[in-house]
Amino acid sequence: MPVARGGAPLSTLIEPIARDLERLDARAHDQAHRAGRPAVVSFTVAAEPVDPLAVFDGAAIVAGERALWLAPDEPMALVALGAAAVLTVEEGGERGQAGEGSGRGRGPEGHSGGGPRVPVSRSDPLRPSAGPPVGHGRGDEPAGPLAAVAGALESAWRSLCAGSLVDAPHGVWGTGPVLVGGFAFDPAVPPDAAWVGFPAARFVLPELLLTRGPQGTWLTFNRVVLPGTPGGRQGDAGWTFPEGVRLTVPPAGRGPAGEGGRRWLSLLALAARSAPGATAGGGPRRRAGSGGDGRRPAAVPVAAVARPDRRRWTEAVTAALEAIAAGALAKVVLARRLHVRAGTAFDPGTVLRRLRAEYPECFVFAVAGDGRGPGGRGVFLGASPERLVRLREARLETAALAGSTARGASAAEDEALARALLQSPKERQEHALVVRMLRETLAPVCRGLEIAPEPRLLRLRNVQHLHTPIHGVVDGVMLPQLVARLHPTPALGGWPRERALAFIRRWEGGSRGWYGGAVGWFDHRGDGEMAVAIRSGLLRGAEAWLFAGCGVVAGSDPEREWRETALKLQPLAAALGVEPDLGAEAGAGEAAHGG
Ligand SMILES: C=C(O[C@H]1C=CC=C(C(=O)O)[C@@H]1O)C(=O)O
Repeated sequence: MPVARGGAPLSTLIEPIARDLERLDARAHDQAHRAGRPAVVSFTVAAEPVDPLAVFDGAAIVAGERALWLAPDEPMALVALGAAAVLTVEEGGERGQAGEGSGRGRGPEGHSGGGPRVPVSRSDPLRPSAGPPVGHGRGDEPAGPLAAVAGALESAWRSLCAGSLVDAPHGVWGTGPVLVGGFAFDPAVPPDAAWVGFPAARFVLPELLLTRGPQGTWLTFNRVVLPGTPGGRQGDAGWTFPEGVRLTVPPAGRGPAGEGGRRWLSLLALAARSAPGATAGGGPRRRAGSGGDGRRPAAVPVAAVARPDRRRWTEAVTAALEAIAAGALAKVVLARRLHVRAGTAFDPGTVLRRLRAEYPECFVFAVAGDGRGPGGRGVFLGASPERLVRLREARLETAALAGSTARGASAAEDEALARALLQSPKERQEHALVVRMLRETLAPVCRGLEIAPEPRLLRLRNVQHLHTPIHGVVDGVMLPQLVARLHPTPALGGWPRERALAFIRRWEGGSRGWYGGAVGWFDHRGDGEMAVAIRSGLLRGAEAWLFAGCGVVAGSDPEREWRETALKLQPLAAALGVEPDLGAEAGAGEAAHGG
């Protein structure tokens, strides 16, 4: 495998890269015209190390289109800058119509944002008495809510990559044509105004992708050429795949190639100077307890509104317990959100630095929306401990993560809490349902499925979870197909899946948007990694929406579950520097704010 430690200084790359981009652009134009369909151009070079977070920060000035991915298990970081192209699946069914009526319009770059819609599955309203009793998984659960969306996306990506010119080192994880983005939790639920710009699926092929990993630092330059579109045309150009997936090519992504390359290389050179020798994976790790930027975040006074409020939460958990007692459900994960308004705009870069410093075991991610919506381009970010799926050269990795307790103030208390978690029948059942679903879902497509016989502990700074790693081998499958199969696991939806989703739609009120969906990346071979987008929130200027949920099973108690969600809201609240009373917000003024 190639290793690019200490690759070329960025300043020396600018001219050769600009020349290569122009040469490849010319070839891609030929190819696109001959084939009558879009062509991807992608080439990768080794570069000197640069701090991914400094680059992510700097990108805000150059272009709003940016994303960050910091993986926990190896020093792997991706920063996606600009958009060579964007693949969008707008919502289908009722969600799409609601979107049109909720203020969606022409964005600043003149695109309608509409596009064809992919139908999504939507179940009947929950009827507790309908269907067989739960508890006997038959492995024939209907397709998950992302099946149509992920299927369409994968098929469009395959067809786009079929016309690609790729010059990337073989075997370097996260280089070459890589899409970065995410999926909504449930495309059947109409999105709230806050989620405008975050459709059912949105993935960006960055103009420039920075990859840092054990094999060094790499820069991948991407272009998409459409047949019959000369470079330099004003406004977005588009292409619609037969599956209903929209490909948008912004002017910057297809303009004179040298210009795009120079723009980003200057930014990287600046970032390299501002943070020399920074570690891979998001910059230097600071002492635990610091803000990650060397300071403890100062608490900002905020107006906080919880939704559902405490009374409605208790009603929802009680209804869930009744459905469980009636045999209609075995488990449902209920979530709540906290809407905070600060005096000044939140800075995503600072928040991410803090999350990385405090939660090194987590996937730290940030994905910008499409630029529409209130308060400018939203950024969805978080620090998730939960891998949905990773696929690398046919090897699949996933994990069951469910069952939670707090960390103790002393080592003895911590151990006592951990023991109680491992021995709690309720927590073990909550966890076992996730393991069972993953086994049943993967067994038909996976060889050599290995599932740890007993859960272990995954300890984060503020919370500890039950965790069961799962491995196997799958052939001929791309990552989106696996997302469609696995999402949502009973760690975010429930069991049986369709009934749990119907319960969530009916009781939660409001849309989860991308919370609990899947965020991450995948390449032209279909390899990549997605995290379950929990411990996350949406930032728009001085407003933020924070989300957290918890599994309800027989034996759950509304009050304890409320406190558990408070624990799960805490990491992002602290990183934002806000200190609402997470356990006690009463929801006053909810109607006035619209939460
Ligand atoms: C739904 C969330 O967490 C899930 C993941 C780990 C443990 C969970 C639990 O113990 O309830 C949840 O299933 C969340 O953090 O919003």
